[in-house]
Amino acid sequence: MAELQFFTGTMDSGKSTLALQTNHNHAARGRQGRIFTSHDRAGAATLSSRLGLQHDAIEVPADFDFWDYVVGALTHGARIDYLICDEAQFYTPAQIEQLARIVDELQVDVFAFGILTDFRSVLFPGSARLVELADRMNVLQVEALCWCGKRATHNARTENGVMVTEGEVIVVGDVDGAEAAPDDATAEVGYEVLCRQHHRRGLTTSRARAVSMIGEPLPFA
Ligand SMILES: Nc1ncnc2c1ncn2[C@@H]1O[C@H](COP(=O)(O)OP(=O)(O)O)[C@@H](O)[C@H]1O
Ligand SMILES: Cc1cn([C@H]2C[C@H](O)[C@@H](COP(=O)(O)O)O2)c(=O)[nH]c1=O
Repeated sequence: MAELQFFTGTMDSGKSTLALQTNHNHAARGRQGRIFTSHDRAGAATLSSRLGLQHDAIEVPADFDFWDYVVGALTHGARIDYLICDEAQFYTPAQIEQLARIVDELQVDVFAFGILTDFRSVLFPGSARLVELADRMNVLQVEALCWCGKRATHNARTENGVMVTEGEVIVVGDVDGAEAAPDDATAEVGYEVLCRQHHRRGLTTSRARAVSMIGEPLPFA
């Protein structure tokens, strides 16, 4: 039976690497797949991992129809056994429903990879639909860590190292860059993974470092 599987974890937890490994393992056994992504850091129509691997992919804009694509390909004689879907948090709920229909009615396996929540700790609509529809949900085994050493569970957006809580939901970026100098007007938006407590408190690496340098004694209880 084909399945819709959702692999999730924070940014930098190895999802794109696993997407490429999954494709490699299935292709090595002669299965025919298609690779999709949306807004990858490496540019359009590319699935890239921080380990240095990348692969051509089909870019998924908001008006892309997975059902039409797969049915069209099968009708023209192509064979499709599985789909790899990276950055699935950016897909629309309707696109996730198309993926579920492809699994159920065409018996094509779908492996979707993406983060659950945005920089405000709100579920991405595409990820929410995946949680609702997936046959299996898998949390990445490699733990990304908060600066305090706890497991990172949240994605913070930073400007000059300071966590922000307002802005566009989609801003492509990386976990590097959160260390820019506080007065660097040219610094770009960055991301940092944090544990829930430090995300709630907006305590990023550079803020924690600044606070500890002030050297104020901790208040008595
Ligand atoms: N230089 C490195 N050496 C070993 N592992 C690395 C290195 N750089 C990145 N990684 C691994 O790659 C992971 C990020 O992989 P990636 O697939 O790009 O993550 P995601 O798609 O979840 O954002 C990191 O968690 C880390 O385990
Ligand atoms: C939290 C958050 C992230 N993004 C972007 C930043 C990256 O380009 C991707 C996540 O990619 P990764 O392979 O999982 O590191 O998503 C965003 O647009 N909005 C957000 O709130």
